[in-house]
Amino acid sequence: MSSRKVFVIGLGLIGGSIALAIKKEHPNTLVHGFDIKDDQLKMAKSLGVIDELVDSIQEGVVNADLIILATPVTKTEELIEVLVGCELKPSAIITDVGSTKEKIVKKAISLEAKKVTFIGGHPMAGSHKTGVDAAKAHLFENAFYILTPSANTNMNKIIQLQNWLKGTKAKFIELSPKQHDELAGIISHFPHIIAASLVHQVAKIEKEEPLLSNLAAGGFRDITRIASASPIMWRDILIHNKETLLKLLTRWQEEMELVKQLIDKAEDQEIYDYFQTAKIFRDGLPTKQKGAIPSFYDLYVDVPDHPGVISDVTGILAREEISITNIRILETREDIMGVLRLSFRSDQDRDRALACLKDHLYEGYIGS
Ligand SMILES: NC(=O)c1ccc[n+]([C@@H]2O[C@H](COP(=O)([O-])OP(=O)(O)OC[C@H]3O[C@@H](n4cnc5c(N)ncnc54)[C@H](O)[C@@H]3O)[C@@H](O)[C@H]2O)c1
Ligand SMILES: O=C(O)C(=O)C[C@]1(C(=O)O)C=C[C@@H](O)C=C1
Repeated sequence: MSSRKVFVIGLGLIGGSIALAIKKEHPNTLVHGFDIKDDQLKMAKSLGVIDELVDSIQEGVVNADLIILATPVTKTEELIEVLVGCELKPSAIITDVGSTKEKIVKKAISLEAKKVTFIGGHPMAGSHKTGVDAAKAHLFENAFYILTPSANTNMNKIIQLQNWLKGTKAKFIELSPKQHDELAGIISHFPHIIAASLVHQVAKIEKEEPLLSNLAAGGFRDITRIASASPIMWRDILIHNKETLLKLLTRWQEEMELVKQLIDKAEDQEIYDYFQTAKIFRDGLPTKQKGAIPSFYDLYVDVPDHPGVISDVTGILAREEISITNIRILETREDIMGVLRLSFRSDQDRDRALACLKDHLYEGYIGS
């Protein structure tokens, strides 16, 4: 029996991660890839993310059972038009990974005449990083993976697509494209605008206060991490989800007006309540699943302020073969205990790290 073939268009963070997850779950499948950036394409091949690189979309689609569009969303629309002009296997499934769905699904109606199946998709996890070198097979583990089939989509095709994507270990849910764009607008797209706007505010004020960015500590860095994401990707998302985002901006302006009044009145109970209500909601978000708010499985460890302490902690964990995905020093003032924030891939790794650091007399605690 000949191997089945998957064709991935756009070999960046998401296309690369999906390709790796498919290769893991379906090792006999041949994964072909195409990217307009030659360096990404070649890197994808040398990292083993794809089996074969092709020079064109027309070449890649030949005999493909599954075609995955993993490009910025306005490019995905254009590529659907290109696919309309290609010879496709009639049983082929085409899907995308774009952060918006309405415009893409609408454009994909043009594929109907070709008797292929298009099912819109959006894995709800990612990173501010771009490029195939950041791709990971486990990027979507426990994340929600939204599919937006239409009422006419054959159920078997939805099951087949979920089976292709099984290696992502994501949880599939179905939404309409409209509902998807409204919800993703609230918990993903709009926060990216706020993060970028906070950075702009600091950048503008810094012109008069050059010390400012040196003072930018944990809080500012945490809330603006996502401002380091791809401007191409976010430009496209804002263009696609314009109506939702304009409505959210109006609501946000009303919210800021409320905050302005709270501060102006200096009513201590009301200000306390504002933060307390937000804290309760934020602390109650599910932490054991990945989603629009990723869980990092963080462990905080008190460490004395002396040289060699970080290598001691990392050495203990290395000997136990516990991998750290991130490490950050949160306090480094002279004469006081510092705090290390260690991030792990899973809660099991974090709990093992806590136990073995305790054996070495380090005090650790799990953040809320
Ligand atoms: N980054 C995230 O957190 C995240 C999460 C879920 C979904 N998405 C969606 O996934 C898609 C890809 O994002 P990413 O984070 O992988 O970005 P990325 O920049 O890492 O990768 C995109 C790739 O597409 C390629 N590309 C652009 N135009 C192309 C074209 N016409 N033909 C072939 N290749 C082309 C680029 O060269 C690049 O390598 C976007 O639609 C984004 O909205 C992103
Ligand atoms: O973790 C991040 O850096 C992300 O921004 C990932 C994130 C999000 O949560 O908003 C970004 C866009 C996607 O469409 C899905 C996930």
